[in-house]
Amino acid sequence: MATALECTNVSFGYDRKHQVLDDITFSIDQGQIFGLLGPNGAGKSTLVKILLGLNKPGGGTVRWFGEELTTRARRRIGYVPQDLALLYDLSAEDNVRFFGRLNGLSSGQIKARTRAALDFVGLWAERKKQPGSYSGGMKRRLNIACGIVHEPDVVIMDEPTVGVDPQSRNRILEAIEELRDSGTTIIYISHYMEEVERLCSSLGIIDDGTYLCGGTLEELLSDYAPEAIVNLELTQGASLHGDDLTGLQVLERTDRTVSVAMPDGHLDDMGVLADRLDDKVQRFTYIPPNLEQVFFRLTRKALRD
Ligand SMILES: Nc1ncnc2c1ncn2[C@@H]1O[C@H](COP(=O)(O)OP(=O)(O)OP(=O)(O)O)[C@@H](O)[C@H]1O
Repeated sequence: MATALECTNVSFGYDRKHQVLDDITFSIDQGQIFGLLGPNGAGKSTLVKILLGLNKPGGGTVRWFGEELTTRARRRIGYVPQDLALLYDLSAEDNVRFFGRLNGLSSGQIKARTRAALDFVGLWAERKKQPGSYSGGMKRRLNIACGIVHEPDVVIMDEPTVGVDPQSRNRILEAIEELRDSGTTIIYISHYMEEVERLCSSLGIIDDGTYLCGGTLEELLSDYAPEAIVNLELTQGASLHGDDLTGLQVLERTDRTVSVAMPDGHLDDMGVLADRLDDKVQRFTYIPPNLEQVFFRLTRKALRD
């Protein structure tokens, strides 16, 4: 499969003292949805600015479709920012036209492309309204229309479903799948595990400016979350003794908590464990082998905080 993006040994600091990105290397195949995950402050937005050519990396290279980031290459990229980039004095239609012109569409192309983009997000009938009169979900959809009006080969979407109701969220996710089906490559940044699991065929996780790992969801699950975990939170003043944990694979232990592995098919063991430790444990938490657990094991942080 042809490569859309090659990001090689990219580093960056806003000042000399603090390195925000450290030697980031990954690549993305064309036509897939790649999920970029990381806790708050990990460096995702900074990396996106570099991928868009808005920040110059201190070291390393970014190549889109095998080329350096020239103006021509940049016009193959669409960007849907997390903070809505809309002009509230203009109608929805004029917003889309504006971004189309900004991204190099000619006056001959603009009419049809604007119509196509507004149709795509289901806002053509509402095109004469200003975005201030739109619901949160409609604003998000207009933001997407502005980012894709020039029919880019790749679209970077930063949290495109934040703050929208479930129905609008589903419409947005369906639109993203439709874009992917038409051959567009998508870089998808989100803190919503279920969205990433639904959409993304491969993922990269960054924390503290470092690219921790990447791969398909199946690869990450088998490498970093091969089994469920049960977290035991001890009752105040209680302590566990040797026999209490017999037969269990302890993953991590502190004064007040113990994490044990719960391999596939051993869910019944949870009941046995609960009976055995009933007076010593105030809370049992079951964490299935999912992306949330991969993320937690790698970063020690929750995906959404
Ligand atoms: N303009 C800036 N000047 C100085 N430091 C910055 C600037 N923008 C971001 N940073 C710092 O760079 C680090 C990475 O921030 P960045 O916004 O890239 O993270 P993020 O992963 O996008 O976080 P979030 O999920 O909260 O959006 C943080 O420590 C942040 O404080």
